[in-house]
Amino acid sequence: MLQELTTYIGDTNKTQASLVTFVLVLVGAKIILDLTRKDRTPPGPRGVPLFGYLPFFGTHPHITFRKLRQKYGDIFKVQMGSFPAVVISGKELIKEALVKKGDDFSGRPNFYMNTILGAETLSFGQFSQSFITHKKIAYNLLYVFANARKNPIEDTVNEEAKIAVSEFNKQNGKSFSPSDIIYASVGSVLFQICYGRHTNIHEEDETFQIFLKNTRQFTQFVGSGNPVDVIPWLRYVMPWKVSTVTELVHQVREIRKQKVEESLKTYTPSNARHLADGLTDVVREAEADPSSVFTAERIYSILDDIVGAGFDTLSTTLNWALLLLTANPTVQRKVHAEIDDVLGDRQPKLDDKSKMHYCVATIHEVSRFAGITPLSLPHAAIKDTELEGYTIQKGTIVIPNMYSISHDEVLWGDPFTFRPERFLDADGKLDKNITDGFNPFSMGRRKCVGEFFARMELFLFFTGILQNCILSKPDHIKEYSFDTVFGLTVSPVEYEICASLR
Ligand code: HEM
Repeated sequence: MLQELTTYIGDTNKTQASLVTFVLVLVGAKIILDLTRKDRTPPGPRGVPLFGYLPFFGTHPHITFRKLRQKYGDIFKVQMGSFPAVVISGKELIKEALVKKGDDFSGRPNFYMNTILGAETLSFGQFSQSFITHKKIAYNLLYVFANARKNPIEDTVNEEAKIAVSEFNKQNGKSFSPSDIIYASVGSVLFQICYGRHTNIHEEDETFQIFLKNTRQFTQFVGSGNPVDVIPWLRYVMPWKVSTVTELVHQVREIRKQKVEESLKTYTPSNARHLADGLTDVVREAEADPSSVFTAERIYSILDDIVGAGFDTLSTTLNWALLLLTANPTVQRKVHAEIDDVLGDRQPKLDDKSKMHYCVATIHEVSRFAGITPLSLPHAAIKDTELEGYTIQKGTIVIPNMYSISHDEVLWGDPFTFRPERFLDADGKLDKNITDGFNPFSMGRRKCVGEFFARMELFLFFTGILQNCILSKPDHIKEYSFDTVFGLTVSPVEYEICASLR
């Protein structure tokens, strides 16, 4: 018995000693691994437990990031709630990430919103082979429309610019805020491009009014930020943040479904009257192809993406244009002079763009100065990869700091001055080297699918409105403030102008 006990104790001691040795070897190995590990995490500020650096983002994160860049450099790490994120600044590094290493950084973060929108939307869907085809469908369709012989974009925007001018004129020279008028006109163009022309959409189409209201609510709600996106457990604390957005998404989709159903009643194949018809052609092709991975819902959801991504961006840019031209009468005079010279009294056409260098330079400068998408849309690393010698792990959010390009002092000299001439050469022609210097539509795999469409629309609206109006600062305003509201896009704080007919 004693013998057995001694053997047992001896065995136990041996077992314990082996265990201790095993643990020590593990700890030692871990220390050596850590010391020799090639992983390097970008530097960055510390945050607080659970929320990370989110509470310090402030009301204007791009301004906070500008300061952090001075301390930490072109790439730094910030914890966004449950997600690690890196902010990348400077033209070269952003290009490196989004273009040269585009395949690594073309994902979208797994935000909670994606579980509501569904994983297959164009703007928030994950990067994959089928995403590339999805984007091509949207691009090709927009391209066909934009280049149609009888261009529906040209006619529709010219008509809406006239309506906006007549709304301005109804103010009888008194000061007013133009933002609602611009919003309705831009919405009307998108709605008609998607679902067909309407002679008096503003007054007679009830669905259009509901569409305007729903889209505005959606933009305001999403624009005010949804913490559930980055801290998913907050959905148990703030369930309304999920239910409200789910309801708004549902409403926006219902209108699209209703309009698509209406258009199907009079649809004839290969005779697209609008984008919904064009997409029906694609749906029919996909249905006839057993290897296609595209459902009708995924194809038609392109309409939601076009409205979702095109509405707020275009109306905010035009809003900035009106403010900046009112605040800068010399620029406005030069714009008027070029319009009189090239257009006279006739309506603008897209072909005029190549002759109207000053107007186009002014639109570039509005986009640069306003920087409405200063942080683009967030990207995500789709695999473990490297940038600037730092390890970026799969799933890390990647924030392209576009503001660091639009307001780069080395690139522009005086980035906080509104000066369209910076885009012109000595002969007053657009300087392509400079226009290429900044692209507010981003770059690489996820760049804006509506860039050319947006550029057309901005040109036609801008020249159409300015051709017929003189904008001036109301007497009660001493000087305009260029303060901004950071939301889905960065917009100017509410402002007023006076407008008189030319
Ligand atoms: C002034 C107007 C506009 C600006 C400044 C703008 C800017 C942008 C930016 C910065 C992105 C994110 C790119 C990235 O993730 O790297 C984007 C994406 C997108 N834009 Fe635009 N956009 C504008 C107008 C439009 C219009 C009119 C449409 C549709 C006709 C549109 C459709 C889209 C879509 C579908 C995406 C998502 C692309 C993707 O995830 O791959 N945008 N846009």
